[in-house]
Amino acid sequence: MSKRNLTRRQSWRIQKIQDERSARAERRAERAEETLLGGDLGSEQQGLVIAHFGVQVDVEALDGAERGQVRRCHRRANLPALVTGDRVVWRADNQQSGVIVALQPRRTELFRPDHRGQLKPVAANVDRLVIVFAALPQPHRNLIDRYLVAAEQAQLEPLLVLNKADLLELPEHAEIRTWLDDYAALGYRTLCLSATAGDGLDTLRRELRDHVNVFVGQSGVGKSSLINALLPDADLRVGALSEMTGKGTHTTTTARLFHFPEGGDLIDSPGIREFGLMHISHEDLLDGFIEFRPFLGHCRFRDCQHLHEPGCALLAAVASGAISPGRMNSYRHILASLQDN
Ligand SMILES: Nc1nc2c(ncn2[C@@H]2O[C@H](COP(=O)(O)OP(=O)(O)OP(=O)(O)O)[C@@H](O)[C@H]2O)c(=O)[nH]1
Ligand SMILES: [Zn+2]
Repeated sequence: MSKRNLTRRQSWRIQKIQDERSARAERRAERAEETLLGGDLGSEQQGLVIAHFGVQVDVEALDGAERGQVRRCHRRANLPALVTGDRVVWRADNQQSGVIVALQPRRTELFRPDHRGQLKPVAANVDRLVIVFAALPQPHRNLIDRYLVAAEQAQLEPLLVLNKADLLELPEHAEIRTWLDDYAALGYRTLCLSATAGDGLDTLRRELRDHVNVFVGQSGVGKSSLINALLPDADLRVGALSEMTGKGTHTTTTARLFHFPEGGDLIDSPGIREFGLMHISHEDLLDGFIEFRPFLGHCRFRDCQHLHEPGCALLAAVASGAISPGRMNSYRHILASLQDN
């Protein structure tokens, strides 16, 4: 036999020696890193990633004497890539920066395709998707429903915000308010307000408290107007965004975390605002229409597309009024768009 057969015990010993070697190498690398960073590091502290710039991230101290202050940090090489919203353990150095030594488990992750179409996390621990729409620009139910599907998929609680309430007084826009009622009837949180007139902003502030929020919606619905009204230090926000623009390639994906004065956080970037518009599977699409769920699996044909098949449980539910024709149309519209690409 040319190949040496190792006994289990021998392989175990070899593995153990290798493990010890790599652990020693890791400790050496850490010590070298600490020396490089200017000697002793402070004790371990909890932190929140509020922005990232390639290999560096801005970490806000969540405890200790520096609570609320921000340091630019490097991460240990053995850690995965970090995203805005990540909870981390970090140690300060004596040069106004620090090292991230651990990543806490993420409660949720928001993904976006990178330039090669690979899904990459862009934000962590978001739990609220604020879907903004308005009478103008003309809203599309299938777009709102698409965001709802994305929210279900990412396990974010959606909040439907109908902005520009002032325009609803015009008879041609009156019908839009009934959409909110439809969504409320499905069990979704809804809110009608006006960013410019200020109506309903206090309710919105209360809704955002205790959550990490992301705003999405068609261009022109008033996302920036709302965010500026909620973050009174608008200069700081505009400044932060233009700073990113200066950084070139990461402009569209670098997300920032902001604290609302009344509590709650916002994660925002041009890329984050597009969350929910990426490809979804047929299964996720169906599952994202929450009122469809009781009927799924009850069609005559296992591969039913719920379009015009005989014995379709969803079509029967539309006929009986359990599913609204508007939502069924949305489903069809989104399904067709999935099959087109
Ligand atoms: N009538 C009315 N107009 C509003 C209201 N809120 C915002 N607008 C106007 O709507 C327009 C678009 O608002 P933005 O805040 O830029 O919209 P946006 O969603 O951030 O758009 P993008 O930045 O393109 O994504 C602006 O002219 C606002 O002044 C509102 O409550 N009522
Ligand atoms: Zn069916």
